Amino acid sequence: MAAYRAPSLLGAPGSSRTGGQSMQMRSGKKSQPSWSSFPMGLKMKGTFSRSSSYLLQQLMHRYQELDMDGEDEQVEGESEESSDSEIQNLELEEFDGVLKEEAVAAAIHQLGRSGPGTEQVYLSLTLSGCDLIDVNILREYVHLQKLDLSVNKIEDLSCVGYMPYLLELNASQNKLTTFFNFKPPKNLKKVDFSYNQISEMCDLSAYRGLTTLILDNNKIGEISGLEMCNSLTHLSLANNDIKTIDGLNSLPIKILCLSNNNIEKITGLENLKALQKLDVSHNQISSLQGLENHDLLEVINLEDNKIAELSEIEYIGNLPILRILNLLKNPIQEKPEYWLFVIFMLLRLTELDQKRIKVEEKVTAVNKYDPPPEVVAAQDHLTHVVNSVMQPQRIFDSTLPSLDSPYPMLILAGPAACGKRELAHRLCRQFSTYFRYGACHTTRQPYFGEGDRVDYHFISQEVFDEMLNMGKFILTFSYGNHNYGLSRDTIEGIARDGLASCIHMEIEGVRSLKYSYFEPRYILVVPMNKNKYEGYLRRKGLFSRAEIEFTVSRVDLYIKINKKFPGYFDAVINYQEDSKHAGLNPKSRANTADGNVKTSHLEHEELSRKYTSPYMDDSLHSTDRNYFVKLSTKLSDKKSPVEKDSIYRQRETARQALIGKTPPDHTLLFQRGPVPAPLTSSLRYFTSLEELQNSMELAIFCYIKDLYASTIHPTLFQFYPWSKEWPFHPLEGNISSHPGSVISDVETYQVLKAVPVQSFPDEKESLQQRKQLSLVITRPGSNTKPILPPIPQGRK
Ligand SMILES: Nc1ncnc2c1ncn2[C@@H]1O[C@H](COP(=O)(O)OP(=O)(O)OP(=O)(O)O)[C@@H](O)[C@H]1O
Repeated sequence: MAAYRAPSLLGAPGSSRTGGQSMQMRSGKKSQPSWSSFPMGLKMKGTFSRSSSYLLQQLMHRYQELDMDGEDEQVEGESEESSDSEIQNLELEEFDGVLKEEAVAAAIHQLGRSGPGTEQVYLSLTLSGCDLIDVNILREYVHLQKLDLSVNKIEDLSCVGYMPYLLELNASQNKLTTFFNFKPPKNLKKVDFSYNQISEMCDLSAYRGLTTLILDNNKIGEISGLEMCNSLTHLSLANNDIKTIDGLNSLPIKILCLSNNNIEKITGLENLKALQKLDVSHNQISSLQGLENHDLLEVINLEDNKIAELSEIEYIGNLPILRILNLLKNPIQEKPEYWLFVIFMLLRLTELDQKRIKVEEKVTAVNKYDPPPEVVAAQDHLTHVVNSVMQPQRIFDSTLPSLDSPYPMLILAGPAACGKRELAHRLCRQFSTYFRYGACHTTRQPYFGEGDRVDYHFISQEVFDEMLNMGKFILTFSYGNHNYGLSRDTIEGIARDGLASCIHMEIEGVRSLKYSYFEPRYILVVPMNKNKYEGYLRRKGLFSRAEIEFTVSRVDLYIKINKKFPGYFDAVINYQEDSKHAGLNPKSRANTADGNVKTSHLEHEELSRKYTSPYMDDSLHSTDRNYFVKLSTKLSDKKSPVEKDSIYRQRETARQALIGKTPPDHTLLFQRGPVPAPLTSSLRYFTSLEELQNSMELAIFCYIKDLYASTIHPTLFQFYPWSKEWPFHPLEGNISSHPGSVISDVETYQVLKAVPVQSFPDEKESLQQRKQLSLVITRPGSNTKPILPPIPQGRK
């Protein structure tokens, strides 16, 4: 058998072999390769090492190629025989670890050009797992670009200094004690020296092109020598003996692996602005401080460290593109809230502790830690429904037409101390036969001048909690460390007397109430001039600076809601102007569809000229001394001619609406059923309390008509101040069901048309008249059999 002659100097200088030459050589071969000529270290008997078998495979492959091309066909039996004997020879042969040319020839691959204008040569050499000790022969293979000498016993790599074109070097799993002890190949980019015995990092300033440096599983105690590696993007020093992260300066490192070291603190990363993936698993790290400014971080592996506190997550809470976090085997995992808390803090995460985060988990986390207002309201509502259902069942009668009819309620919503409480009191006094003030429960202490049960039911926290657990509340709300609650009994008590509750509350209460079966009418009371409002809050001296800021900031919240959800409130009162402004024509303030009140500059000036008293100076707060005295005085104030004029116009408008001539804005206030999205004209802004009160007359009428539809008709015209002079008697059972109109049948309309315009008595007279009328008709619905209100709590 002829000996196999390996092609000489493949890839060696001056002897580069082209593809064409290769083919020629192959086709020219006639002899079989001799196994004995391979200088491989296949010393193990019976079995091959992983590395040896790899090389053997390559050689077998080459052998088969030559075999196929050979002219002399071998007899099958003969071939097997010879192979057996060759393997026996191999097993017996001792390998000295010196790399021979033939082996290089067998392992070299990837034909190409090492540089522009050069001949085609083999560029890659893979001699992994060959028990090589001496690879000096590689000095001649100057064109190599990729060299894999992993899993050998090499101690000296000086041959690499002769490979100026080398780009990638894998010298992992060898016996190197130093690295880069060769003349630097100027293009060297990727180097793997892992699994060696290197204890020190040397100066790599000559390797400026280095992009990847893997030094895992060595004995390195300190990171150094990398200062000039301005292209280094991937550094791995896992399984070393590093205690502090140092020497990385402002390198462009994107991937940094320092796992399995003895690092206690994350330091020295401040300037690694390009960092994307960080692996510091299996260390002694107890804090995430030091990671906060790495805006490009996507992956952090912190497995098996000593992170114990949930608060540590805050350090990485603002990393904008963090997607994968591993905190397995950290004490923090034992915290009961761990999972949801971390998800909430890092909402952009897709994977935590090697588990994919589900959308549902993110929703749960948000609902737990920062629930949207709607969720808070829904949860509040749910709590009260559940608590109420859990109570012993009671059976109730009804005063209302059907069980589905909710109690009548008027809600004044707005920011704290905006005057809505005063307004509620005033309305209840002025329309005492229709409204009663619904006092909420609160755990806050009464302010000076506040009366228990007058403004609130002032109760202790314990009582509040008990009421809550007993399902006594319809809604609860926390504001400034105090709890507020609207109790079912309050509403029922008022309804039992045939009255509608008038309640003031913040938007949170409104949201919660909207989940309930109640269908109140909501009036937004909002001070449009925030400066004046802020000044007023300051002058009160009751609130801290932070409280004032918070309270004023909520004005915007209310305005935003009103704009964003048309129809959310049935009417809006800019309670900014004091009640004297009622004299102005309300039409001078344009009601815009976007919820803004437009007031011209000139008009503003006129206002300030006419009414010098500043905002709120006339407005009362319950904490004021003589609150009730002042309130009564205000209510009985003499009206100026301008005010009277305005009142007249208001009533005239109302009258027109009543007979169907103009769109009945006010009727929307208490219209039953789903509230239609308001048209520009239907959602109106009241510029003063006075204006509202005038509108209220009609509104109340509609409200009561609506609630007591079956019984109101006979009393309808008695109720209205001007109605007693109307020369007709309404037809029984002929009430319009049209939501916007009060009377719409042609017959009634024609009769009304004939009525001369009523000249209205002044306010006092009007009040007097109403009082008398209310005596006549007692209360709306009072001609029905008085029975108890429906109480859905545990209803059967
Ligand atoms: N049950 C409730 N649900 C929601 N909000 C409520 C409830 N009870 C009271 N509030 C609101 O909580 C806020 C704080 O009430 P508090 O009485 O302490 O402040 P205030 O300065 O007196 O406000 P105001 O004069 O508007 O009543 C007020 O805006 C009030 O309307």
